[in-house]
Amino acid sequence: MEEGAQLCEAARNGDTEKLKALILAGADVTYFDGEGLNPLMHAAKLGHADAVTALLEAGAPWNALSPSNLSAGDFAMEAGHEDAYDILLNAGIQAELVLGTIARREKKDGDSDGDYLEDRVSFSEDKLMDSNCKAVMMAWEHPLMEAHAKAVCSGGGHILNIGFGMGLVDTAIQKYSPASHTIVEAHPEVYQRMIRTGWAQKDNVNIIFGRWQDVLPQLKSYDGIFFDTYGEYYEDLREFHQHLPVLLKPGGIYSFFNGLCGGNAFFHVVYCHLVSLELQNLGYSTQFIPLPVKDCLGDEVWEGVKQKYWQLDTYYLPVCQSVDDTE
Ligand SMILES: C[S@@+](CC[C@H](N)C(=O)[O-])C[C@H]1O[C@@H](n2cnc3c(N)ncnc32)[C@H](O)[C@@H]1O
Repeated sequence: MEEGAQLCEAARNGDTEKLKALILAGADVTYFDGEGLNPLMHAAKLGHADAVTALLEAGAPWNALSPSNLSAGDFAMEAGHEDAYDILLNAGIQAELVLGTIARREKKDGDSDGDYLEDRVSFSEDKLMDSNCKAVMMAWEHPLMEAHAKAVCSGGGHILNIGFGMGLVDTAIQKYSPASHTIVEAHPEVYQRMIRTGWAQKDNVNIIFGRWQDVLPQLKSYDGIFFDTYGEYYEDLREFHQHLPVLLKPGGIYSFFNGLCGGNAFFHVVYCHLVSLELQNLGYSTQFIPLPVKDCLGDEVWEGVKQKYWQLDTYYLPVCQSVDDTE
């Protein structure tokens, strides 16, 4: 039997001594067997926590995927193997923290949404699409946007929304008659549509056209903030969070569209932990409210859309508050 296959077998048997000996002899921990599974997945599937640790310590990637797009963490989660799951979760968080630091060092002047903002978009009743047939915003998110609006408007006062899209969250925010409602939107066509549809005429609405990164000096401080952009990455969201101490008033509520890794259940958990850890370092506590979304997401929803950006049954709506307010 070749070394890779022996590793898989030792992982399945939870034979950590054998695993370590094979690794020491140079066996490849990134090996995939004929079913597309690697040793880490085999160990996770059967809940062999020590074997999971030994493989991770030998450099097995926590985030490798099987042909059905499942990671070792997904296998541990599905089978209810808590110890193996916790070890993989921790490995995922640590790895992403380190990778984030490296990415920030390498990319000091990032402009991740440059292309999208220069391209055409198209509107239909149920979606807003970019020029590559990727969905910028879709109507199925309507109940989620209602819930986000409710959360950020719960204290009344002055509300800020970053990213207008189809105006779902802004329409919901208007129902709470906030003292003021500031909307930042960077796409010229989305902005023109806002103007055409009368948003600039609303008494309490203040529209700021531009990228949030560029219009920060025009922003004040708010009682409720919602963030939902497009064509940006986790690093951009993280960057926005660095401004919360200035943008969010004491007692204020912050929320964001939690589409983080919406195609994989385990990666999503890793990123929910990561974002709440990073918010905690800034002095905010995050509560995730589970909302079932399976019923509003039939296959027909994605017809004509290039990428299913959400494939999970539950949406976790983040509600963030300063730790000082929760004590
Ligand atoms: C997902 S949509 C927002 C959907 C919105 N929450 C709703 O309820 O319809 C994202 C919006 O953010 C805008 N956007 C993208 N990058 C931005 C940036 N850097 N600053 C401000 N707006 C941005 C996009 O043009 C798009 O209209």
